Amino acid sequence: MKITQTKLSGCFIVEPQIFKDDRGYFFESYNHEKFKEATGIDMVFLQDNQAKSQYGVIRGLHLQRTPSLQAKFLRVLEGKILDVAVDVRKGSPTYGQHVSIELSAENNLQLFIPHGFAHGYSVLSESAVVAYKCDALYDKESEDGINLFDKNLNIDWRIPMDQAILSEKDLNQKQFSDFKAVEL
Ligand SMILES: Cc1cn([C@H]2C[C@H](O)[C@@H](COP(=O)(O)OP(=O)(O)O[C@H]3O[C@@H](C)C(=O)[C@@H](O)[C@H]3O)O2)c(=O)[nH]c1=O
Repeated sequence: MKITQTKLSGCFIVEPQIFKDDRGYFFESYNHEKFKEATGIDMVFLQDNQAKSQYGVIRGLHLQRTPSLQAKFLRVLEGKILDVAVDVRKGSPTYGQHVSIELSAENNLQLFIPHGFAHGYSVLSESAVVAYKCDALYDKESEDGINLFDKNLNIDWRIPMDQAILSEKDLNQKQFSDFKAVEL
């Protein structure tokens, strides 16, 4: 398992070690001790999610606030996505900046997103199945979001506007200028 710090502190790219043989392959998609050793984070995940989407779907930008701050650990089981994490931690020197990375069933890369980040992804393949672990349970009352196309965030989702598919909720997310930074 190779763990690389992104330009945003606490946000890591994880590349599992893949063992290939005549039968196919094997890899550890998560190992608590190795993750802790490499990052210093003693993560306890409480919920696993899975979502399938067709090409052009963009989900986000989502987060949960206190008392249900949510770290996420993502991977793609089928297809390819562009995964995006935006730093919205109050007082962070990289506030408003984002990282975006292609995660796919081919590259098997994973993204760890810590507390205080807004998260979203676009589907670049015909369809994609995304799986992720969370360290807090779903809490509708703590949910917040930011408009995916906010000019100040300047995220390139790599989907033509006329092919983007968003939920009703995400079509109505607030602008970044109206968003309150997250206190950890
Ligand atoms: C996120 C979530 C949703 N739901 C329900 C609520 C709703 O009826 C249905 C679909 O919810 P949403 O439209 O919010 O699903 P979606 O837009 O896929 O939401 C997800 O987006 C990505 C980008 C994230 O980062 C996740 O944390 C999550 O917010 O599933 C749960 O029961 N548990 C959950 O943990």
